[in-house]
Amino acid sequence: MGLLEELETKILIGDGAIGTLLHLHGIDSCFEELNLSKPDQIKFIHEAYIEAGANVIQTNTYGANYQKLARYGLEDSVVEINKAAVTIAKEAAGNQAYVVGTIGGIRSFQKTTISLEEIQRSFEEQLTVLLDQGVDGILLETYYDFEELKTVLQIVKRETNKPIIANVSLHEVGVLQDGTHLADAFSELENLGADVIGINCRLGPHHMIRSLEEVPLPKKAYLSVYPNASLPEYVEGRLVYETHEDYFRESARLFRLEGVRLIGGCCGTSPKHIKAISEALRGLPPVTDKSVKNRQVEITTEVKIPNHTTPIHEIVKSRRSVIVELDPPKKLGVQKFIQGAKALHQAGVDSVTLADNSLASPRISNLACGSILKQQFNINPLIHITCRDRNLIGLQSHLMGLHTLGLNEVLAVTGDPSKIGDFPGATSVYDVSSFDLISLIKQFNEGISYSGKSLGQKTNFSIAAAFNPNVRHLDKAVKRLEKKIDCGADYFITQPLYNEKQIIDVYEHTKHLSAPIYIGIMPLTSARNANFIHHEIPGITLSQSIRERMENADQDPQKAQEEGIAIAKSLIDVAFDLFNGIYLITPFLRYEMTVELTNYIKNKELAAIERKVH
Ligand SMILES: Cc1cc2nc3c(=O)[nH]c(=O)nc-3n(C[C@H](O)[C@H](O)[C@H](O)COP(=O)(O)OP(=O)(O)OC[C@H]3O[C@@H](n4cnc5c(N)ncnc54)[C@H](O)[C@@H]3O)c2cc1C
Ligand code: MET
Ligand SMILES: [Zn+2]
Repeated sequence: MGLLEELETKILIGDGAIGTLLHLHGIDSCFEELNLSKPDQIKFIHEAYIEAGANVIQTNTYGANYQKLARYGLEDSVVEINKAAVTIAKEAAGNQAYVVGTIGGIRSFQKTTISLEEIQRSFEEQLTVLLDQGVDGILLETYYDFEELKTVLQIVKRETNKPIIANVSLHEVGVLQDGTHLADAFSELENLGADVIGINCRLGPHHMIRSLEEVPLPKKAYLSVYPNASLPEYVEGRLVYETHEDYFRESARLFRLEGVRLIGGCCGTSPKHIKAISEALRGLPPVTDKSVKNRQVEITTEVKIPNHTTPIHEIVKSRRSVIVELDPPKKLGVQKFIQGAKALHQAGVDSVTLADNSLASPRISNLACGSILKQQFNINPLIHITCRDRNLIGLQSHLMGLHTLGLNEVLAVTGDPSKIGDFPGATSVYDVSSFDLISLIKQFNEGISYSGKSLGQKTNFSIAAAFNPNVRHLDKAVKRLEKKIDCGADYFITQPLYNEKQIIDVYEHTKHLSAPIYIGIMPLTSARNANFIHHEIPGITLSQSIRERMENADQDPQKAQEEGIAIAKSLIDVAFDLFNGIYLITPFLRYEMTVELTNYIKNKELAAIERKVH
């Protein structure tokens, strides 16, 4: 009888973790290589699982593919390692257990650059060896990326008629990483021809049972589960799992009631867990009927934020607009910062923008500063958000906090690299790129979290994105803008420009874009400041004449400041005729400079209106 025929009438028991047991024996190297160097140890593990009651064991090949073996310099040993794995498992199994060749997911839960083509190549190589060696079926396990699982499943289907077990790994209860509901994922896998469909790893029995409650019995396929022993804990730099085997006895009965027919274990499990499952289910037939819980549908509401002002992108589409960057201080104390913000507000700026630890150096949190401006002074802050300082948990928490405080203006940027700041050794997170961050915020505006879960409310973020025109090929930068618009960017803010011709170039290259642009202008403060920008800020070149003007004024700081303002004004004159938006950057909290430039723009605007009237 074959594996699938047995499943027609029986519940079968899978094995548990191999990796965990090897870890417990102090092995830190490549687990799959042991098929060659320590075959007896692997065989011993298989035998322990069979003795515990497993009817289906997996080869020690979870990571035995080109991509994963390459991490150990073993990419040329794919054939050898997989061949040995099947031989060992078959010897251990004799005629007591089925041997399934396991192939683990490559993409995991992190965003990765590994393309589907590379994955296919690596997968096909491993699959061919496992099939040639005569495994009884193929186990696809630990697939967080549903697209990857569907791709490899189709390859197996094309290559063999042997049973295929396809296990996804959940993001959270009942939901995959891309937001797909488990029941929908299962029906897709069934339609693609998987014979057994299930879940493995990441969660313990509790969350897996809850996930299965919303899943009907499949029409043709059978259900499988390979839960972790528990949720893990971090101990001395390692993930450690609880080992209450008795808990698996009770869980096994509940899994059966959800219709599961193949039950094994994943990370943290051992032969003791498998023994508990097998004893609990001995002699019990599979269930053929179950009641399915309704999916929880959460209501997402629109919220009216009190004092809600017109979003910046709407303002700049309809009229001229000035926004000014005034960065939170690098030292404690916000008095001067608040004075500056108030002065800019009085001058009539549409928003004061607050950098997120610009130049990768710590500043007072822009959420704290922005909240003070908004709540105490009714000033509209625009909060920069980098991908550098917060992981996916922190970013989403931050966005929910901003929404709760009514801070709806945000700028999504990658963030300057830590290397350039005060703590060059600090980790740069980059869980997401600036594109992903823009999409994430857009999704928040639909009331949906990164994982596709309802947030209960929709946010109202107006999303700015960064535009760096200080590059050799402006065309390429404009392509990035187009992609950012596709992701959901409402408008752009540029890095500072110091050259009139460049402003015209930017206009010519971007006039087709649907999103408005704020042109960045930052007054120079001294010859030293000009030289630093010219020589050390990548991509920015100051003309000879600008540097000379700053040199000539440098004996007197006041004069240098005036010269810096004069240069900025001539840049504004060019930008004013081409763009609605001007973004002034306050150097070193010298807000009197940006106040003066704001007044200059406002006066120009008045003069222009008067000219129109007459
Ligand atoms: C208006 C404005 C405000 C800013 N505010 C801040 C701030 O508050 N805090 C701060 O730290 N920095 C800030 N910056 C700096 C900004 O984060 C960096 O200068 C960044 O390089 C450009 O902005 P971005 O995030 O949109 O770039 P992106 O369009 O995301 O590109 C960043 C650069 O990195 C490259 N890149 C991006 N992703 C990848 C990848 N996955 N692999 C390889 N290359 C990649 C791109 O090719 C590009 O050269 C700001 C910049 C601007 C223009
Ligand atoms: C990392 S999840 C997959 C684990 C694999 N089945 C093992 O036994 O090690
Ligand atoms: Zn696992």
